[in-house]
Amino acid sequence: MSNLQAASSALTVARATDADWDEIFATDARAFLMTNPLSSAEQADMRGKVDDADVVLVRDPDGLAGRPLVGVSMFYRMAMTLPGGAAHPAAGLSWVSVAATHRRRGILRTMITELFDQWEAEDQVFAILTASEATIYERFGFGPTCFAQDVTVDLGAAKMRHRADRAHSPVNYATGDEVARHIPELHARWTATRPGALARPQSWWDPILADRPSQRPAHSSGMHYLLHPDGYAAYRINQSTQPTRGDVAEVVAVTDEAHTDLWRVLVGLDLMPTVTASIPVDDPLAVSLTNHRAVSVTGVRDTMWLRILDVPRALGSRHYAADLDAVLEVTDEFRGRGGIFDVSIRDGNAVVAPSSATPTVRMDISVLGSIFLGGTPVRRFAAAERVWTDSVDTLAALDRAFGTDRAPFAGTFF
Ligand SMILES: CC(=O)SCCNC(=O)CCNC(=O)[C@H](O)C(C)(C)COP(=O)(O)OP(=O)(O)OC[C@H]1O[C@@H](n2cnc3c(N)ncnc32)[C@H](O)[C@@H]1OP(=O)(O)O
Repeated sequence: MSNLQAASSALTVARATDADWDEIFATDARAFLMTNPLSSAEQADMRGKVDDADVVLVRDPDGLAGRPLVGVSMFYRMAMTLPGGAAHPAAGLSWVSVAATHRRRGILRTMITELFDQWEAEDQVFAILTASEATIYERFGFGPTCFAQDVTVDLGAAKMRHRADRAHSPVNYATGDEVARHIPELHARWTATRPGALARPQSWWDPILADRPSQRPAHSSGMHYLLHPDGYAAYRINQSTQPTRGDVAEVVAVTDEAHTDLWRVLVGLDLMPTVTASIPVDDPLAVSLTNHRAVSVTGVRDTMWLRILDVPRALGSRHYAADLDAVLEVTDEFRGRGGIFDVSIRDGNAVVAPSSATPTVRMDISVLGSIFLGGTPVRRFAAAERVWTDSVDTLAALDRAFGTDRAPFAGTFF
């Protein structure tokens, strides 16, 4: 246990124990505006995904009765696909909350500092999160790295282009047994195809497959699964609107054929005018249809933020699209983990070493997080004056090297 420096009273910081969890659930339920407490099954689901030693708690010894819990943060030990297809460990920061009575006193900053100390001691290379608000995490070096587009598909207008060779698609509704047997394995195959994709261990699948009514959106059915040899789709019927709507939870397609075949079934759903979905920004759905206007994009959201914890190891871990020679200066106000690095990329692989040369490229570590998976072109940050290069040729080379064939997509909220 250590004293919390930044706050006015003698708050304490500690790691969770068994005895803390009732209060953790109550504190988080309040902070995240839940209307009902988590059931014991949902509490077990959550605890099955995190180690107590990875949960940071802040208590106020000056509470009227006892030492109330006023801050909670935790991280999951996750794996994220990098450009090139390899999965890499990442610390997934989550369930960050500070009691409304104790906000803006530095408790979040203290908890994050404590977790960064741990991650750096463990030699972690990446931290990731899904952000409740866009203005909180850049100061800690995180940048938005994965995006999703929310779409509404007008089923009256949507028709897949005819494929005479695939008149009978190999898609079926999956039984409960088939879901448990095939869906996790298909998802694992899919993660290798997308930068940013997050792996789901069994402890993540158990609650998903349990599909507890208390975890469903209001007025929504249980999950229907469509199974293809190379993918699956999951959707619910949503009766919170009239007329009834279909909500596609995910379309996980390992091949282009699976994407087409699964969407052919989804756009053929009868007795409702629309389905909604949240899909990659480069998803081919619109151009798969005879009428591309049947797909309306209703929003684009950041779905995952990335913080590089170790610049040379991070740069050395992904595959690149083009050669590059640059002297990269990275600034990191929060942790001082930046510096100047010689970056030489040949045949997709980077060799990175500390350098004393004059930089040819300069950016903040949060921008490096944003461009790292290829989701936002380097050029866009240069145009916003958030990447500096010594020449247009350096910028063009950087842009080519960091680009990816497929837009990153996390696929899992945490
Ligand atoms: C990964 C996740 O879990 S995302 C979920 C985040 N949690 C929530 O949204 C739940 C509701 N909100 C809260 O619990 C709190 O308001 C928190 C966790 C967002 C902030 O906690 P606090 O202890 O008040 O933050 P703290 O005082 O440490 O502020 C740290 C910095 O972030 C800034 N900050 C804090 N909250 C916000 C905000 N909502 N918007 C913009 N900036 C913010 C502060 O100004 C401060 O800046 P500075 O240190 O550069 O001067």
